Amino acid sequence: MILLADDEPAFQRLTGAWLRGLGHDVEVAGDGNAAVAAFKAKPADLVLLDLAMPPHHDPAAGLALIPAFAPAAVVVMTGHADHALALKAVEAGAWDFLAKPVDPDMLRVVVARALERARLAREVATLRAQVGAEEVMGLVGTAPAMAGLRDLIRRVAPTRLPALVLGPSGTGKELVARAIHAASPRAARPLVPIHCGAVPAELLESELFGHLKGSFTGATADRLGLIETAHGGTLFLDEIGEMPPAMQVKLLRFLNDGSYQPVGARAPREANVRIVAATHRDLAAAVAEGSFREDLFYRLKGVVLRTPSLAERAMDVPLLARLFLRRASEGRASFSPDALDWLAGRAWPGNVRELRSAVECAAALAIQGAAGTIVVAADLAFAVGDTPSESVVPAAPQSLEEEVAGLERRRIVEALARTGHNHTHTARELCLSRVGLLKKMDRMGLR
Ligand SMILES: Nc1ncnc2c1ncn2[C@@H]1O[C@H](COP(=O)(O)OP(=O)(O)OP(=O)(O)O)[C@@H](O)[C@H]1O
Repeated sequence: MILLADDEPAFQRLTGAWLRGLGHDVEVAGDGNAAVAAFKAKPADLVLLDLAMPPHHDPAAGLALIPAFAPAAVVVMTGHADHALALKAVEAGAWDFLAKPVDPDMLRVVVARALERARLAREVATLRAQVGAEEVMGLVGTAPAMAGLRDLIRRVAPTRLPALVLGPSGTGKELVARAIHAASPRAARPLVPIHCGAVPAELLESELFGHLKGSFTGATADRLGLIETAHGGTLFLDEIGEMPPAMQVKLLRFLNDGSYQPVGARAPREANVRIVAATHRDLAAAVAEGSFREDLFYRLKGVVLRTPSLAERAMDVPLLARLFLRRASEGRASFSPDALDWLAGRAWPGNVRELRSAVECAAALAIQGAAGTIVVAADLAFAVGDTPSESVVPAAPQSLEEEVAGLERRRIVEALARTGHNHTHTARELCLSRVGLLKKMDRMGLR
């Protein structure tokens, strides 16, 4: 929209008609105050501003109005002899100037340039907002629950308090731990993660605290524990709810006085480590049933951060899906509208992790057409196992060659999924040589 601010009725009429004739939407104001009020009520992309208007008829007052029209482009209109004034206007932030009487062709060109600049400025602002909203601290999401989570991370990061991250599986608990570490004064030191459920109970102590040579069969050399590796940094205890009771006691001691004893060592050692723990389990219930120590629970929950399930922040599904697709396809694929509807209309019990896998799998399955790769709802449905592959229908008519390529790709992706990405087994299942399979995968960008 263009705001034409000029007090001469004839000029308003003629210029307004000329601009409307060019297809622009034009609003007219006859003095400075009315122009500012009209702009506030309905911001224009471009303001054509006469500098000597009522009530002051003073070009200096006209110049003072320019900032009131930000972020629109302002083109001032001055008399022929007012070259110095035009320059002052540009210094004050005007985009360009036109001498009166205005030449219609000149007006057309200046208006087109100014509107293009306004369009670009809007695009930059949208992109900036998207980048800001998309990925703050590695955590994508604009839902209020995510904003609250980021705020808490910012506040807790500079402290030494232990943090306990609670939330369903696949909701980004590890990302939160990483964000706390990255925003803390310890960021230059290591963040050391350990999955307490994945390490056999008898090895966990040596893994965390280290051991001395000869302290048990197989201890052929001294070994540093993860606590020592994390010295000055952060130790991330993932799935803390799985920690065996004997280890819980030792961890509590470390949390209480910062000391620990490597397996086989006679004297305790000390390390300066911040603990961030996470679990999807209900730790309070585990305490109540006696499988988790109450004193350790209270020690760990210096600050509790909760990661919301995807159902609690459904508005973030399209944002996350687009991001995962962009990453998976290096920006080469996009969703069809039915795909986005399908994503938004489905429950995601596995949360962000499930959404990410579905998008990545669908991106690999989607058929490359002449217009690029479009992921359609059927690709996603197949990726999550909702439909058999036969019912995956292409979005657009395809050539025989495209259809064959799509089928070949789909068979390979399916077999890879079935064999857990074991190339030898996949090749055997598809009656290909291993090298042949790898070549095809390379060609299809599946590796
Ligand atoms: N807010 C988010 N923004 C971007 N990616 C996310 C977000 N939340 C989760 N993810 C992605 O989802 C996957 C699972 O995240 P993560 O491992 O942090 O979850 P978790 O809650 O620790 O899961 P689990 O309880 O199973 O260990 C990862 O690939 C992660 O990058």
